[in-house]
Amino acid sequence: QDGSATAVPSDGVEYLVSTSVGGQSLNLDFDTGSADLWVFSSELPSSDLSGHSYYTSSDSSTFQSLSGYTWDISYADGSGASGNVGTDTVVIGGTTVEGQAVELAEKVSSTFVSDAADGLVGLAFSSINTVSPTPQSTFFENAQSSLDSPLFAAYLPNNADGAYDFGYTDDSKYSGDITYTDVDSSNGFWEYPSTSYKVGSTTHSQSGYTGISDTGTTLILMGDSAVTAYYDQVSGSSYDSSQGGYVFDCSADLPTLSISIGGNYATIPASLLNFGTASGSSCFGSLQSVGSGTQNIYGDVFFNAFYGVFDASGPSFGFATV
Ligand SMILES: N#Cc1c(N)n[nH]c1N1CCCC1
Repeated sequence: QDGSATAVPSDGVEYLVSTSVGGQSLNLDFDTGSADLWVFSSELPSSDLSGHSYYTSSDSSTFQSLSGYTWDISYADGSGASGNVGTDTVVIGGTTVEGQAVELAEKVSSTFVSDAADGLVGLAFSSINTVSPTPQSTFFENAQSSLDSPLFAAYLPNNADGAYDFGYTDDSKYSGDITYTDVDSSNGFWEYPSTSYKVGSTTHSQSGYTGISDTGTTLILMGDSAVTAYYDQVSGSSYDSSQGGYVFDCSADLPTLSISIGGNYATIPASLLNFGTASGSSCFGSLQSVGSGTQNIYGDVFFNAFYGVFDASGPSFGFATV
């Protein structure tokens, strides 16, 4: 059934959603850029559990083990986790899935130990789920048949509580129309052509580029030509390796950045392009380099400005001004 779950901003880097797994409440990071639902579990070393809620399968009357099934995920930022697998009842807002594959962590990388999330809910396509020997469906894929519409939406306003809506779009969370574009899910992502951008009012092409809508990434990550074109318009900006990205004086006058989503521009306001203080009077840019490749990653900063609709019929991705 349809429902909405509150997404709470955490440390400015992610939004966490209180989720029930086998009746146990965990604060999970919803990630449209990956497809594994995994949780901190009692199988981890106890030293990894401090500060975290965790799942204990033996405390759940509805847990069923998937004997011999394992998972092992590595993320682009170098973090990772691995463990074994079972199924249990997962409740998010008003939406319940029985028999959801739940990936229990036996190992997590250090970044997860120090991060506030108690695990992740992957909302990309199950073609990139890491469970062996059989990839498992996501919570959304399993929930689809019980929803009025086969879609979910992300509402992630800057520094304020947001929400994930399942089965419907909530027109109190956006203004104007939702603009949709076809999604190419062949790489497992909510991916679409993104072949141009604007720095302020100046248009640049980035032929052959795509973009993905990725709530598990904090910033806007684009190719080096776009990043250079943007910061060339920010006087005094520079790449600071000690901060790990482009910085500028906090008083700098920033241009807007418009990204093309299947040919329609989404304009990120200048205020959102200053991610905040790096050190002293220098501020960190919300636009940073994706590194190599031609796949841009549009993360939470995008969703600070736009309500994002992930529609499995098509599939398609829609955005509307928050
Ligand atoms: N890197 C990375 C990444 C991404 N592109 N989407 N989600 C990610 N993570 C989720 C938890 C850690 C990293």
